[in-house]
Order: sequence, then structure tokens, then C-alpha cells
Amino acid sequence: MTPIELKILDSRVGAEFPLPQYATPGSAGLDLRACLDAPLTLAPGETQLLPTGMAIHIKDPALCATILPRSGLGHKHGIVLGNLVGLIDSDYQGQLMVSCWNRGHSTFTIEPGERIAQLVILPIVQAQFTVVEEFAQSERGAGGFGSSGRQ
Ligand SMILES: O=c1ccn([C@H]2C[C@H](O)[C@@H](COP(=O)(O)OP(=O)(O)OP(=O)(O)O)O2)c(=O)[nH]1
Ligand SMILES: [Mg+2]
Repeated sequence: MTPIELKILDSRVGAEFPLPQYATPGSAGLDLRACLDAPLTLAPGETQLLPTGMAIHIKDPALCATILPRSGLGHKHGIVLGNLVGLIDSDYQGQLMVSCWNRGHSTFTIEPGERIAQLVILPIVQAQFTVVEEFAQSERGAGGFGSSGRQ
């Protein structure tokens, strides 16, 4: 386990709303909860930025966090992320925010404390680019975007 600092910005976090935790020993993600004062209704097509009531400071530039949708909410109810994937930089110290997008056809109500997305901590490699005139030829070369066909 990698220690990461977490600041509670809303006193309900860690009390009525549990802190993010790995649900099982093999979990990759920690569920994030909507730190709302009242239920929030998302109409079809609507996007709202929801607070989580907490901040993390990852510190280590060799790590980042991503915010991903929960599969049940996304698949069954069309509740995904307005930014598709959220990327949390290692030097970000502000509140973790979740952009919730109702891409479905029905209104969906998010309750205070409801688990709306998941946080996944990942390793990062920062690159330093070396500008060259030519690349050593690879097997693929510039082929892409379906160049290998469909079957
Ligand atoms: O779903 C998200 C995505 C980002 N962030 C925070 C953490 C991240 O480190 C910061 C900046 O995110 P990003 O670089 O993706 O956004 P930007 O539009 O490029 O903003 P900036 O100009 O602040 O970098 O916003 C969130 O809280 N939730
Ligand atoms: Mg940015």
C-alpha cells in the first residue's frame, strides 16, 4: 500500500460518508461519494460537477490518480463522466471533483453520499522528448487507424 495524504474538506466525510476504501483485497478502485446537501437530479444530457468533500495530494510525480465511471451506473443508468476520464495530477491539492454526465434517456437522482465514480491510482512515466529527423523503421511504421483490417 502506498501512503497518500487526504484532507477532509467536509466534516461528513469519514463520518456519515465513509472514506474511500478498497472494497475487496483485489480492488483496483476506491469509490468516490457525492458530497451533496440534497439529492441532485440530472436530466438526460445534463452534466454537473459534484464535490467529493475531500482533497488528496499524491506528491510523487511517478503516480497519478484517474477518476473512472462505475460500470453499473454507466451501463444501467447512463451515468458516466462529463470528461470521460478524470486525471488527477500528483501536485493537485484542490477538492476532488467528479463531472457527472447523464448520457441516458431518463432522469437520474444522485443521493448525498452516493458512490458516483471510482478513483484508481496509477504509475506514471514522464517523458523527455529527443527531436530526431528520422525514426529507425519499425514493423508497423505509420500504419494505424484500422490498417490491419477487421478480422
Ligand atoms: O475529473 C477531474 C479532473 C480533474 N480534476 C482536477 C485534478 C487535476 O489535477 C486538475 C486539472 O485537471 P486537467 O489538467 O485534466 O484539467 P485542465 O482543464 O487541463 O485544467 P488545468 O488548466 O487546471 O490543468 O483538476 C478533478 O478534480 N476531477
Ligand atoms: Mg491540465
